[in-house]
Amino acid sequence: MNAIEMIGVSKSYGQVRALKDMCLTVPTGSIFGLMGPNGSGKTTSIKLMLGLMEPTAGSLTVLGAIPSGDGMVLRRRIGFVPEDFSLYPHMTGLEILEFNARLYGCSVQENVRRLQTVFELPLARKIATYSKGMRKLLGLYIALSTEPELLILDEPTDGLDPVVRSHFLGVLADETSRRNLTVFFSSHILSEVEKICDTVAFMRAGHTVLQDEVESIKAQYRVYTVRFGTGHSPRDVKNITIQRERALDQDTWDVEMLADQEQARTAFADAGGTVLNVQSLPFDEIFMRFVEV
Ligand SMILES: Nc1ncnc2c1ncn2[C@@H]1O[C@H](COP(=O)(O)OP(=O)(O)OP(=O)(O)O)[C@@H](O)[C@H]1O
Repeated sequence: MNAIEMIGVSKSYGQVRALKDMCLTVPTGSIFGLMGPNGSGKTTSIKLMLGLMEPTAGSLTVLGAIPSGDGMVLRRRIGFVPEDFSLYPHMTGLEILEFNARLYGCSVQENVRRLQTVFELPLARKIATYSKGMRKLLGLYIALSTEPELLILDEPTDGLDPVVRSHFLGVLADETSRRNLTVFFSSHILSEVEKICDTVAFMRAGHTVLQDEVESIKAQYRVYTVRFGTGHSPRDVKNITIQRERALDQDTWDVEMLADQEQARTAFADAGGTVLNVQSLPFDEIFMRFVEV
């Protein structure tokens, strides 16, 4: 069973169509990154997954249940770290832990030990004095302390400096590997997605334009420099989608595609082309190719 499945999901806010025929499959046990530019529909997707809103059309299941119908039961199985986490500013870190322990029946002592050693949080201080990074870490810890099956994070490292971001991601990766957990997070920070996710989806204008394993995308996306015979051009390439093409001179093109290299070479040969050079691209540039208009 997949942890999350969206099939043809649409969501409108009045006249604004935030999601349009969105499809997504999050495998159980994966660390999944949903990436897209501002306004592409990441937060809307998360709100639907949490059952905070209903889709206008399409089918959505989370941990095998329908969020808008089974919301209460489902939310106990999900840990959620919102984009903006500012909880009870006048309580100290320790008071929050005691509160959380009573709510979920977990051990305060174990919480204190882990938060001080692993998360490095000053528990005697009021939350109001915590930095953004500290509050995010506390949010992560609280979400994890309910022992969820699925952890959802909305742009978890937005606004954190690179050192704090790296600490946060390290803690997230360690905590994930200690548990049998699916992690789903939205981000527009490419480097972190590349670092910790095994699977990603790229979103543009309310729908997924690509979903695959990070390593597979990096291994398959290539820029081919191809010389075409007289009367031939990239237009003659069949069965493989060309992501971008650029004429270098009258008969030579740079052609970019996500494909098995052998299949690509065969497709070029069948189209009257000879591959002169093959180049890879950094992950952030590949992302741009899919989301830029
Ligand atoms: N409550 C709302 N009312 C009207 N339009 C909305 C509402 N919430 C979101 N939208 C619109 O829906 C679209 C998707 O927004 P959403 O917040 O899901 O995108 P996002 O990818 O999370 O963006 P960001 O990266 O900026 O957080 C945008 O065009 C946004 O303006």
